[in-house]
Amino acid sequence: MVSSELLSGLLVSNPTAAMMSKSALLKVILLGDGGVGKSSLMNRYVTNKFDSHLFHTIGVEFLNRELEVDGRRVTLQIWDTAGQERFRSLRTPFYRGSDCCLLTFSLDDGQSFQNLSNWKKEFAYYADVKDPDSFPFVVLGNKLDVPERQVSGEEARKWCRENGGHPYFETSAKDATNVASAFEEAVRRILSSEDRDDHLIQTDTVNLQKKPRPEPSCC
Ligand SMILES: Nc1nc2c(ncn2[C@@H]2O[C@H](COP(=O)(O)OP(=O)(O)OP(=O)(O)O)[C@@H](O)[C@H]2O)c(=O)[nH]1
Ligand SMILES: [Mg+2]
Repeated sequence: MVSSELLSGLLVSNPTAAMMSKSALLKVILLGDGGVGKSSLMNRYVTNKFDSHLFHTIGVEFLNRELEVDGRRVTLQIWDTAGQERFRSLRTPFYRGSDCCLLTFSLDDGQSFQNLSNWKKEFAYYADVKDPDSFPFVVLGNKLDVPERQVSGEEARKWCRENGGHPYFETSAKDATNVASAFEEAVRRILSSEDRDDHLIQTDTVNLQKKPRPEPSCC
């Protein structure tokens, strides 16, 4: 009798017998003013942790998370950028190749909301996006848990409507409100846009249930 370990070893060493599955690698980038909570949103989504004394980001960082949306398994590569103006030249080279841009502001900071248009322009310029209004942007109003609100939901939705019909989420990285929904919507937006095949990569997943086709026996 063949042990399952041996069978697994045989299948792995014989990739033609194993069925390789495909997973989409999607690059999502978080942009917005310094302090609005971009790093906190990424950390909440990927590690389910929140730090109330997080340092400003310098340059860019990224984390991956696998998820399934509407039956499609994808690997989300989340790029977190430094929002402070002095780090502009460190972040902009990383915009190219993004599949979705999460424009983030803080609900308790009206200026960060006013700056959304600048972030959108900066992204479109450095990512070389020809038609920004048809690119998948998602807008996040973060720090929903803070009572001193400076931006109303109505105002934010109006901006989204008038600037390309972007989806809008009010989130709290602190108490995890709507964070997963926002990232899932980003994936939906990307998958519904056309021409996704260029983002398919081979993963190492091997389906051990599928039996290898028997070699034709020689007489
Ligand atoms: N109350 C509350 N505080 C938050 C929330 N998200 C982030 N913060 C806090 O706001 C501060 C700034 O958060 P960061 O995640 O570092 O902000 P950032 O957008 O990454 O800032 P830069 O890296 O400078 O661009 C930190 O002290 C966080 O703990 C939230 O949803 N609610
Ligand atoms: Mg940060």
